[in-house]
Amino acid sequence: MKVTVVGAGAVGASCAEYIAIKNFASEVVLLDIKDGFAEGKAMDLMQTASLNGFDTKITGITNDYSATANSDICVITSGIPRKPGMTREELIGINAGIVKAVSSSLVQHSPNTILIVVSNPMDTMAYLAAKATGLPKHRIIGMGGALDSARFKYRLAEALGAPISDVDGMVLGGHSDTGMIPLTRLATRNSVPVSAFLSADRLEQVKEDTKVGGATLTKLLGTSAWYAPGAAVSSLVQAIACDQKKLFPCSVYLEGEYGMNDICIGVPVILGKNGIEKIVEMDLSDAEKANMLESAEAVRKTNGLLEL
Ligand SMILES: NC(=O)c1ccc[n+]([C@@H]2O[C@H](COP(=O)([O-])OP(=O)(O)OC[C@H]3O[C@@H](n4cnc5c(N)ncnc54)[C@H](O)[C@@H]3O)[C@@H](O)[C@H]2O)c1
Ligand SMILES: O=C(O)C[C@H](O)C(=O)O
Repeated sequence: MKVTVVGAGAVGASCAEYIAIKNFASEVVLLDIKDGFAEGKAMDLMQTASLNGFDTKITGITNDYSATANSDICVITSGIPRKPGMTREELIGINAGIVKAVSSSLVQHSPNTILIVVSNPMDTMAYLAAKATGLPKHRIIGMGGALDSARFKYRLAEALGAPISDVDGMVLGGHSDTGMIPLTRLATRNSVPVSAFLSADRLEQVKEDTKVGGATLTKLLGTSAWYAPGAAVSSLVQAIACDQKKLFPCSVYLEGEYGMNDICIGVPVILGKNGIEKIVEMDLSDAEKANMLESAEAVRKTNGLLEL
């Protein structure tokens, strides 16, 4: 199993590290445009192999896509992160050009690859990668919902005073400060609805804290987060590489599902060796459906800025 990660920055390196530590891939290629940077990150990570007990071989390369040839899975993390006070959407001017060029180069060298898009604004970048590469829809996956759901579970556990392993919950919709839809109605603590423990006001607070999860970390760190994003990407990569058939919310190209067309947005999917094996259609409440449409409208507005 060969995995390429483009962008050896904070998220790319974290993702490579988690993939290696989980020890399911034979090879990870890190590629970056900055001279020597990916090589340095790969060497540093390889020097943790005997300490962390993994056999995955990590190599680094400066902008030479021949080294990525025949990758089973490619992850795109290249592009700029936001600074405090910015939205993810403001990154489109620089990141669209990067994602378009990178996705085309990757697919040129690995025509059968499954592409995971991480760069922001992620739903629009996944849509752009789908259009730029022409890959079938089951092989283009935007990562956002897996991270947002992890943050939702963190906030739920905090409010409940419960261990995170007790908590289940999911976030649908666009990966943006206003577009995320944490499904509080369906969240549970060991099968008991969380509303049995938390007031409507407290649940509303959990929802709001989840939606601004990325912005909160960006304010604290001065740049956006990387540990949970890297871990989330590695979980998607593992689900595909190990054919786990796990369910994650991912940003995927819709053709009629959830009543939407020609958009990438977060919905539940089953991930296995073929990439997206199924888009799962949930029975949403009227309010959740309205939230999805509103979220999609915002993603479409950002998509409208693309030069396709
Ligand atoms: N989808 C998500 O949930 C999620 C989570 C976290 C971060 N992100 C996004 O991921 C992106 C990366 O974030 P980061 O914190 O790792 O940033 P970073 O600046 O640490 O790393 C980005 C790397 O991309 C490289 N790069 C730039 N242009 C390139 C190109 N054309 N080819 C190859 N490499 C190139 C840079 O040299 C840099 O090393 C940002 O857009 C950020 O917003 C998304
Ligand atoms: O918040 C960001 O800009 C980065 C990422 O999308 C995140 O949610 O951590």
